[in-house]
Amino acid sequence: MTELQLAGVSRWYGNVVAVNDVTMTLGPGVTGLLGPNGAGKTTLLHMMAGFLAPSRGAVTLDGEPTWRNPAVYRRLGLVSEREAVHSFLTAHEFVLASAKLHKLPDPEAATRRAIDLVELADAQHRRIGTYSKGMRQRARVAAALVHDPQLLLLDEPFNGMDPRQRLHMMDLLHSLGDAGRTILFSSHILEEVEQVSGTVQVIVAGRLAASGDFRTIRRLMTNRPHVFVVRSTDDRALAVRLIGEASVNGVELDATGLTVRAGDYGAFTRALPRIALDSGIRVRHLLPEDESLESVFSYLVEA
Ligand SMILES: Nc1ncnc2c1ncn2[C@@H]1O[C@H](COP(=O)(O)OP(=O)(O)OP(=O)(O)O)[C@@H](O)[C@H]1O
Repeated sequence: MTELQLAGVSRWYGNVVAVNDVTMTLGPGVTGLLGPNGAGKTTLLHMMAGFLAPSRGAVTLDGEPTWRNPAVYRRLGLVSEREAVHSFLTAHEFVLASAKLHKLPDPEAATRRAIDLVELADAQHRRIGTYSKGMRQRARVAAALVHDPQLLLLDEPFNGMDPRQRLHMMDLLHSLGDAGRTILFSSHILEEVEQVSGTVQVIVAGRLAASGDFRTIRRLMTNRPHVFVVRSTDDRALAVRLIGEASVNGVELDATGLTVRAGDYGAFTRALPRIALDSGIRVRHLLPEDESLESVFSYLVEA
């Protein structure tokens, strides 16, 4: 069984601390690495892949350090975020080049196997320049898989894909994970991680903010207090009614309207129309104030 371990891993660039004291263990199956832009996901993946030295701590694959360790490189594959331009090559040529770089005993057979795995056999002799974004990404996954690694790391593999391509890539990651490989993919989109992976590592500002079962973490995220901005035909009267409501934690009244802090999103959004109707008040404006992904993440960090 392949296990990737990070023990107290940090990485800084001058004064910037990109990754701060991260400890985690990854085993077989698909894990999502979730975090807002700039959280340190790419830095973390590059250290995992042995392309970047940790400033402190150690990354090991089954006990072997990944940094500058060719024996370990043979056991892992990385699909980086930047899309290299190989448009003049066919997928077959591109994957074959990767097989030869790995000095595989039968590069042709390995290429065939990898291309079949990502379901690109029909298009393999067409130039990559003629591919859709999703097909190009699959060609890159095939190149990273050609040496049959147990660990596959993917940096934002769904970026720029349309929903159909996304679904296809998700299926591919699932089947690789089900076959016993250890798959880690990064994303800044909550729903993406939810669809692919039951296990998630959340990274915020270089630190591991949460780790484990997606549903538990999701609950933590959605049960946080929600802030709404409300405007109505009679804000003061509405404020009086709202403060008596169990789902409401606080109400602020100012010249522009009401700011309502609700503990339970669903209960509040159901209660508001009922209260307004009962009191003959018309709600003109209702807007959740604080729903950016960053605010969800920062709540997790503070929690
Ligand atoms: N080579 C570098 N030199 C200086 N600072 C860097 C370097 N690489 C990354 N950083 C900084 O480290 C932090 C983490 O960057 P990183 O690219 O790892 O984050 P990320 O989560 O992958 O974000 P994104 O999805 O936007 O690429 C950022 O503040 C970034 O500016």
